[in-house]
Amino acid sequence: ATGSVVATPAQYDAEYLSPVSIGTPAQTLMLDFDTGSSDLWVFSSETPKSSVQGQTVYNPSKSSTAKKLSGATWKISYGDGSSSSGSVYTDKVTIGGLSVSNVAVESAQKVSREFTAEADLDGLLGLAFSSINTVQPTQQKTFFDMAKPSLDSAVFTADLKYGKAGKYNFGYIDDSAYNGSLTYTAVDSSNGWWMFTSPGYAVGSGTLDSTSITGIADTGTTLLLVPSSVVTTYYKQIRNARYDSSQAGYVFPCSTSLPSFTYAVGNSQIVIPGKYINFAPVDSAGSSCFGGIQSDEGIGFSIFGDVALKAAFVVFDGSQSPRLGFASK
Ligand SMILES: CCCC[C@H](NC(=O)[C@H](Cc1ccccc1)NC(=O)N1CCOCC1)C(=O)N[C@@H](CC1CCCCC1)C(O)(O)C(F)(F)C(=O)NC
Repeated sequence: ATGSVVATPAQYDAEYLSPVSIGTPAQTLMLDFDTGSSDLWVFSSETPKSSVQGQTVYNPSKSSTAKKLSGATWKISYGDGSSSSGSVYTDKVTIGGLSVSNVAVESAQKVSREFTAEADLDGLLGLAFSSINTVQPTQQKTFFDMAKPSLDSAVFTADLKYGKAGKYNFGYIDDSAYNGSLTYTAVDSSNGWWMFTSPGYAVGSGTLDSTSITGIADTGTTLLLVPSSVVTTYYKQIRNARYDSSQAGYVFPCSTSLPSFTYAVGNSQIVIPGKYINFAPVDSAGSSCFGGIQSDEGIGFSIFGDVALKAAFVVFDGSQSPRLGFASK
C-alpha cells in the first residue's frame, strides 16, 4: 500500500498542515505532521470548550470503529513550551488513501494556551520513532510504524515547499519529485529522533566550512537552529543584521537580499536560497524581519526544521537500519 497527502503551509510557512481522516464515518482533521515527536493527538469532544477556539474536534463516540484504550493516558511538552495531555482511543486512520486500523488516537483533555490560539491546527501526527511515544502504561506505535507492514516500502518522504503546498508520501519514493540523485546518511535513533550529522556548511557562494552539525530532521520545527558559531558566521555577511534581544533572535531590514545557506549531506549539498531565510516581519510596520536561521543554544543538538527541509526532497527510511535521504529539487 501507499499514501500521498498535501502539506499546506500556514502563517509564513511556520507550520504545514495535512488532512487526516479518523474513524467511521470519517472525521477529517488538519494535523501537523511532526518528525520531532511520536504522539498522534487531536482536539476532541473531551477538550474543554474554553480551550477550543476554531479547531475541528474528533468525537470517538460518533465513530463505530473507536475503542477506548482503558487506563491509558498521555502527556507531552514541546521545545517551544507548549503542552497537551489526555486519554487514548484506537481507531481507523486514513491518510491520502492509506488506511490503518487500530491506530492510537490520543484525545486531548488539556491543551496549553499556545494550541488554543492555533485555530487551524487540530492536532499533531508524530513521525519520530515510537520509542518516544508518551502513552502510559503501554507505549503506543506511531501511524508510520502501524502502517509499515502494509507499505510497499518502509519509507515516508517529506516534500515541503516555500509558500506553497508540498506533499508527504508513504510507502514509495517519487523519483520525479527531485533532481539528480538521493544521498543517504546514517541516522542515530537512540534518542527517538531522526538524528544525523551534516559534515559541513557554507554561506552564500563561499567555500564549505568543515564544521559538522549534528541535529534532527524535524518537520515540526519552523526554523533552522544551529550552533551560535554558525549563526554568527551567517549574519556577519549581512550589513544591517543584528541580534534583537526582545525578539531573542537575529533580525534584519525586510528589504535585505540574503545570502544562501548550504548544508552538506554525505558528499552532496543542499542549498537553502536566501529568500527562505527571511522568515517573517517582527513588527506590523514590516520594517525588520526575523531570520530563518537561529541558534540551537540550550537544546543540546541542532534542528533542521522546515527552513532547511523545504530546500530538499527528504526520505525518512524506516527499514531495519533507518537512514535519511536528501536530494535537491
Ligand atoms: C527547541 C525548539 C523547538 C521549537 C519547535 N516549535 C516551533 O518551531 C514552533 C512551531 C509552531 C509553528 C506555528 C504555530 C505554533 C508552533 N515555531 C516557533 O517556535 N516559531 C518561533 C520563531 O519563529 C518561527 C515560529 C517545537 O517545539 N517543535 C515540536 C513540534 C511543534 C510543537 C508545537 C506545535 C507545532 C509542532 C517538535 O516536536 O518538533 C520538537 F521536536 F521540537 C519537540 O518538542 N519534540 C518533543
